[in-house]
Amino acid sequence: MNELVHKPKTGELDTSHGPILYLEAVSVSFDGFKALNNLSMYIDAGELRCLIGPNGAGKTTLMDVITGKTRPDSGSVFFGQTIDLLQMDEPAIATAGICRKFQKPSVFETLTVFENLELALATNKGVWTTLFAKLNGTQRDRIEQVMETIGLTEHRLHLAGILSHGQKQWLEIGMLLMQEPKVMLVDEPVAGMTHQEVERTAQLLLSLQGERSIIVVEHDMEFVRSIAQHRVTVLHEGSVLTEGTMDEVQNDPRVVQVYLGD
Ligand SMILES: Nc1ncnc2c1ncn2[C@@H]1O[C@H](COP(=O)(O)OP(=O)(O)OP(=O)(O)O)[C@@H](O)[C@H]1O
Repeated sequence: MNELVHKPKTGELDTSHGPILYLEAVSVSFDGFKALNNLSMYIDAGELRCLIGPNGAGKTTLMDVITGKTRPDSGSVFFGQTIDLLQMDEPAIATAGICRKFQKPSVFETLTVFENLELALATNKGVWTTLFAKLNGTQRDRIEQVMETIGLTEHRLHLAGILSHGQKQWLEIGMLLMQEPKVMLVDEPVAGMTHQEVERTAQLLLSLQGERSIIVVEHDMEFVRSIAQHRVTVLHEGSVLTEGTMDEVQNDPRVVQVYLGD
């Protein structure tokens, strides 16, 4: 897209024009190497977007820019119409409602499923204070609802350490959901999962779209096909190579070329 459509002004999260994330002309260099090169991309409110691209295409750097871990050299990054993410640090961006799930699960293995979700309640109290504090009805309902969503209700009293790899990943997604994010960035969620777990993860992510936006970075094309109902973005050499439905991008000769050249 050549014409930049975003007209920023300061204020609350405003998605009235459709997008919840605006990345415009973003460039990031590492020692002169452009990891992101004049990249523009828009994510709609409620959209589930898959981000694919060969190794080194810039997918991780893009996630790092959105979450405030990496500062671009140039460009703009807005959350809704008005919130300038480049003026915010990582904790402020997380508090504003953009959260990230890294590839490896990082649950508390010696705590139960329920306790892990309890800890993830937005709180700045310490671990023990949180666990011993009495939950109110709303918080309890929220935990129950999230356990149901991630399919771990019957494992509520099991220690996270004994869960399967897939269940740990779902629990961590549940921990993010406890914070009621507006945007979730999910990095290679199905790596190392069984076929059944991959299918369950697809259903889970599909069930989460709408209420929130989700960006999934994934190399497993079968999985991407199973969740890509709208647009897939293909990154290559730090820029958007193309966007479209899974069929459109898979039949694009430029996409075939960059993957074959990988
Ligand atoms: N901190 C850094 N210092 C130097 N170069 C970096 C740094 N981070 C990333 N790069 C380089 O920037 C390019 C883009 O990397 P990035 O990790 O964003 O790609 P990716 O699409 O996530 O790749 P993969 O699919 O392999 O994870 C790569 O060439 C990488 O080597």
